[in-house]
Amino acid sequence: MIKSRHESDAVRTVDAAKIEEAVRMILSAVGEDPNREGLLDTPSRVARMYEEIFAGLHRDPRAELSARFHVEHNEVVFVRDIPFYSMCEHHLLPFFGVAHVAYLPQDNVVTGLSKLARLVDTVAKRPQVQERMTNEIADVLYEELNPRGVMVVIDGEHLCMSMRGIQKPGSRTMTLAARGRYEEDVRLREEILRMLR
Ligand SMILES: Nc1nc2c(ncn2[C@@H]2O[C@H](COP(=O)(O)OP(=O)(O)OP(=O)(O)O)[C@@H](O)[C@H]2O)c(=O)[nH]1
Ligand SMILES: [Zn+2]
Repeated sequence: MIKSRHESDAVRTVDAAKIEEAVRMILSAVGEDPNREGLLDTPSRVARMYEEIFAGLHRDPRAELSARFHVEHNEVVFVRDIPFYSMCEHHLLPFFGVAHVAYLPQDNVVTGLSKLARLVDTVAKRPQVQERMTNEIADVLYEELNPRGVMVVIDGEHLCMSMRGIQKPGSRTMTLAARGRYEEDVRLREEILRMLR
C-alpha cells in the first residue's frame, strides 16, 4: 500500500523562508552575488516554484481516485500520452515525458478518465525516480479501484542525462509496471504495447 508522505502531518506545507535562504546560499556558493538586482526576487520565486512542482508531497494519491461509477464495460480502459513533469531525486533536475495508464475493470466499476491523469500528476510532483513513479501509479490504481489488472508505461527524458553528465539528449527511458491479469498474461500486455505503436 502506498502511503502519502507526511500523512501524520497533513497541514505541513513548503517552508518558503528556508528555501529562500538555501537558494541565496547556493547562488553565493556558485560564485554569484545574490544581492545583484536580477537575483533579488529569485529566492522567493524558487520557493513558489518548489511549492508548485512538489505539490504532490502533500496530496494523497489514493484520494485522486474518489470518483467511481458503473459502466457496462469490462474491457480495457486505456488513457495514453498523459504528459508529466517530475524531478529526478538524484540531481533535482526535471525528467518529463508521457505516461500511459491502462486497467481492466472489475464488475463494470470504472473511475473518471481525468482521475488517472490526476494520479499521474500527484505521483510525479515529488522528488522521484522513474521506476518508483511507474510502480506507485500501478499500485495505487490496483489497490484503490480493485480492477482485474493494471498496466503503466512511462516514457521519459531525464535532463540529468541530457544537459550534464553523460550528455545524451534525446535518449528516452521506458519503464513498465504490470499488476493482476497484466502480470499473468503476456497477450494482454502485448495488446497494450500494440496500441502504443
Ligand atoms: N534508475 C534510475 N536512475 C536515475 C533516474 N534518474 C537519474 N538516475 C541516475 O542516477 C544515477 C546517479 O548516479 P551517481 O553516480 O550517484 O551520480 P553522478 O555522478 O551524478 O552520475 P552521472 O549522471 O553518471 O554523472 C545516474 O546514473 C542517473 O542517470 C531514474 O529515474 N531511475
Ligand atoms: Zn538525475
